[in-house]
Amino acid sequence: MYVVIEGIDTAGKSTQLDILKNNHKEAIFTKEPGGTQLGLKLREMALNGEAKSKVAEMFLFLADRAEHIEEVIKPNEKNMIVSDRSVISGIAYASNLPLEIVISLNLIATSNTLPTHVILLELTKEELTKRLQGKSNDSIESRGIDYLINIQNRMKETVKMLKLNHIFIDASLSIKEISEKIEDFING
Ligand SMILES: Nc1ncnc2c1ncn2[C@@H]1O[C@H](COP(=O)(O)OP(=O)(O)OP(=O)(O)O)[C@@H](O)[C@H]1O
Ligand SMILES: Cc1cn([C@H]2C[C@H](O)[C@@H](COP(=O)(O)O)O2)c(=O)[nH]c1=O
Repeated sequence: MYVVIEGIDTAGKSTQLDILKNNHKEAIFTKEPGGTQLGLKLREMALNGEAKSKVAEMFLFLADRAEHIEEVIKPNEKNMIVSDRSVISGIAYASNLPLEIVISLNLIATSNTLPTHVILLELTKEELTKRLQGKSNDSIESRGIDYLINIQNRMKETVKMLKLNHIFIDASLSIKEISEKIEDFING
């Protein structure tokens, strides 16, 4: 089982991952970007805003993803894997290119290994505004509210285009309500 928690910045992924870690001691927890040794270096390069070209930035994330699939996902396919972000973020955040092209590049990076369970935490514009004000923003978060809402729409579109087994959850529900929905989905 390859479960991924998706959502734009501040959607509540880390909060739910902490609960899952407590409830699923047997699972392997991982993340993109930065789930491997090489990925840690790529994450730093991708998030420090050094890449002036959006295409260069996307290839950093794609390199991270290819390494993560080979080193973490494929060797553990028989285990329960839970990942903070995935190919869905990869496709959605590369918003300067059409979805079809980015999907093709990502299917090369993943060698067609896709999540079996997608949990997408969905924020309203109002809630996103509130949550971003409560933290210091990295180079991607600094692109603003409308940018992130557009990414969230692309995430939903990507999940549907790839026909992935999914649940979209209102991220404004209480932490407990969300975690119960996640458990039901995983166990269902
Ligand atoms: N259901 C919820 N209701 C209200 N606030 C929440 C909820 N879930 C998380 N939060 C709060 O929202 C903020 C962002 O949560 P969290 O760090 O879990 O998000 P994230 O998706 O991991 O963010 P990022 O992608 O930026 O790392 C935190 O202050 C957290 O306490
Ligand atoms: C996988 C992936 C991520 N991003 C963006 C999304 C976030 O702004 C950061 C990752 O930060 P987090 O604290 O680990 O959530 O990177 C992206 O632009 N492209 C991608 O493929």
